[in-house]
Amino acid sequence: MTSHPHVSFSTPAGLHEAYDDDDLAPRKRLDTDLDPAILPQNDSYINSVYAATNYASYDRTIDPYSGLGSTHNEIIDQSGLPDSEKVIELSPDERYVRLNTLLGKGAYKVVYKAIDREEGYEVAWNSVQTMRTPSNKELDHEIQILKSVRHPNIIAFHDAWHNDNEFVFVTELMTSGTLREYIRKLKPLPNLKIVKRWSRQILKGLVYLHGHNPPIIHRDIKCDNIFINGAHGEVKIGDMGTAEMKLGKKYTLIGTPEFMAPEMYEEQGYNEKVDVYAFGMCLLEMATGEYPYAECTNPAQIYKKVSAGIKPACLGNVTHPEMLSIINNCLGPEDERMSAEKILEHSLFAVEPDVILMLSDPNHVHLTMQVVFKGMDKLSVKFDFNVDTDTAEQVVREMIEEQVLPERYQQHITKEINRILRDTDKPDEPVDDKPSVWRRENDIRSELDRTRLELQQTTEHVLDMEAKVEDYEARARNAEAKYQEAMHRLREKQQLFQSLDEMVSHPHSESAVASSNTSSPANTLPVLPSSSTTVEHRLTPDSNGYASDGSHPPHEPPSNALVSHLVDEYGDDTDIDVFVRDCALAAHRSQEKAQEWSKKLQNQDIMTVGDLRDLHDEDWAGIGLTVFALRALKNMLKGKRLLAGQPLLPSTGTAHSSPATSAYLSPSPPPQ
Ligand SMILES: Nc1ncnc2c1ncn2[C@@H]1O[C@H](COP(=O)(O)OP(=O)(O)OP(=O)(O)O)[C@@H](O)[C@H]1O
Repeated sequence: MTSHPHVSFSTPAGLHEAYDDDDLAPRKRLDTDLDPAILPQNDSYINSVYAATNYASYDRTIDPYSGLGSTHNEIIDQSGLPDSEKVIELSPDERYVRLNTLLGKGAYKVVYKAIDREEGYEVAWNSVQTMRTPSNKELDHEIQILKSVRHPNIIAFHDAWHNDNEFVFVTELMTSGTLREYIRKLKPLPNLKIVKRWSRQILKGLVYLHGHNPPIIHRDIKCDNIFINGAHGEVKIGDMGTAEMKLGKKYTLIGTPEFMAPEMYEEQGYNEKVDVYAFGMCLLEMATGEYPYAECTNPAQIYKKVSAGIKPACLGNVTHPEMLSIINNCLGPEDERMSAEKILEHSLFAVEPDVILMLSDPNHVHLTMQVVFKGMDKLSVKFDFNVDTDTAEQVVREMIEEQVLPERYQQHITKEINRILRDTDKPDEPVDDKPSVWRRENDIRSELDRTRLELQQTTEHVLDMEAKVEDYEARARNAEAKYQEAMHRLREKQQLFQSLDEMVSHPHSESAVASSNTSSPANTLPVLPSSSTTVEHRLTPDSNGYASDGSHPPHEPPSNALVSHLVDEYGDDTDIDVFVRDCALAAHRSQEKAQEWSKKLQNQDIMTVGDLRDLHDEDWAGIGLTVFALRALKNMLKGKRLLAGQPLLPSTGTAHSSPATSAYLSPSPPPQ
């Protein structure tokens, strides 16, 4: 039961008040307990409360394990069962049955014991009254988050559903209540070792949550929301309902005033460090047994202190210097606050090793012991101990000298060995029955369970990664095949251009003829009738740009007009624009294309024909022009210029005059 108010803008205030009395009233008392003054004056709301009341009190009698009677509401005799074992409610899919055992109630939820009939274990049935039915989208989002969270130090989420005005979710059942209740049980205070062990587990849970991308912020860490399984000393973070993926900064004010970092009040946005602040308050409560800001009587007073940077009064009761420094850091400014991971690495939380007795002869003289380092460094050191000749101090000193043990544990391990010696000294008591050894075995077993779970999670992760890698490999192979194919096609095209070039330059050479007969685009080209080292003007284009013999009807591309024309060389100082424009014209490319080529050349500081001539072979590739454009430019430069039936347009060159406009005979060039 939480006696301190819970600020939540998403929870109906009336319901807080309703649950804030100490009587653990079942839901059916809602209608009578609620103060009408704090209820919304709305008939439909009041009706829905009544509906919920009736629903809850409706006696759907079901056998907890068999579910008999569940589908047709037939009343079966439960008189043999104790009241607490009676079944009150069934989940929509009939997997979970709620028993008549109230585990507790908080500011906005009531928690009952339930049974998972599929797995056969007990679970916690959390019932939250809502003013409105959450949309499926909202619910799916929250459920998605909760289901994705799996860690030994976080209460497992199993299932969720909603009825009218009620949201139910089923979680792992914790047997020993909250950390807050437990602290009070360990009067006067839990010792340092226990505080460290609890803290380590809370921090591990936080490191896990904050390690998500984006981080999951719990937003309501406090000792009331941390639960204990007393038998194994296991600690788990619960009440994940308020956690939310951090997408940038959050602006929702939600939490418990005493545990809320100043930036949460400011509404300027906050990040996962608010959980570290709240952890600092938990540490303070564990170390002092006092609720932080107990000196304040209302949230407004707390807010005033927090925003003025005034720390809780009980901080003055923390005597352990390292503990004090960590708490101060947690409660300090956000940018100086350590991450949960950093705090976990702090020497205060370094795991103290356990010493266990493994073997003993019947006389308890020859003992075999083992130092077990839990947590991060899973080391263990096994050693023999002769009760008649050895002492704990001397054996530990030797192990430190031999660097088998770190020196900082000298005192602790010596103490532990002496404890075992004292225990074994007691005759007639079988070693196995000793509570301390039993406790350690349990510790190890639960550590083993945790490690198994971690291993399973890691294995799943590795399998997942392997599947992804295989997928990437397949994609890479596919891309490689496509690349090879493209290269092959490119090479074919280059060869084709080469042979066409050759055919144009040496029209009667065998290779040119051969290639012209084998390459499909070239097959359409007539073989030049005579060879000439100088280029001959075979056909003169008419005013329409077509050969004067009329062999090319106007709809045929002029490139097929076999007209050659020798033109003057371009001077080195010819403007590159002029040269390129001519070149494009000769290659039947538009002036826009010419400008594009020109721009690319000028980007490489090629401003004149001379600059172009100075280029080395390897520089050409870096210009960023297509193979076709490069070839056109190179051929033009080498003087392989032929008129191609294109109308002779006057050169527009001004600064540097262009030679008579020339054309490059293009073999059906690919589209640019
Ligand atoms: N998983 C669980 N196993 C056992 N008991 C539980 C579990 N969850 C909650 N409880 C019990 O129910 C009580 C109410 O739960 P809880 O404090 O989470 O409610 P709440 O409405 O979220 O309150 P608050 O927001 O003030 O923390 C707890 O104090 C605890 O005794």
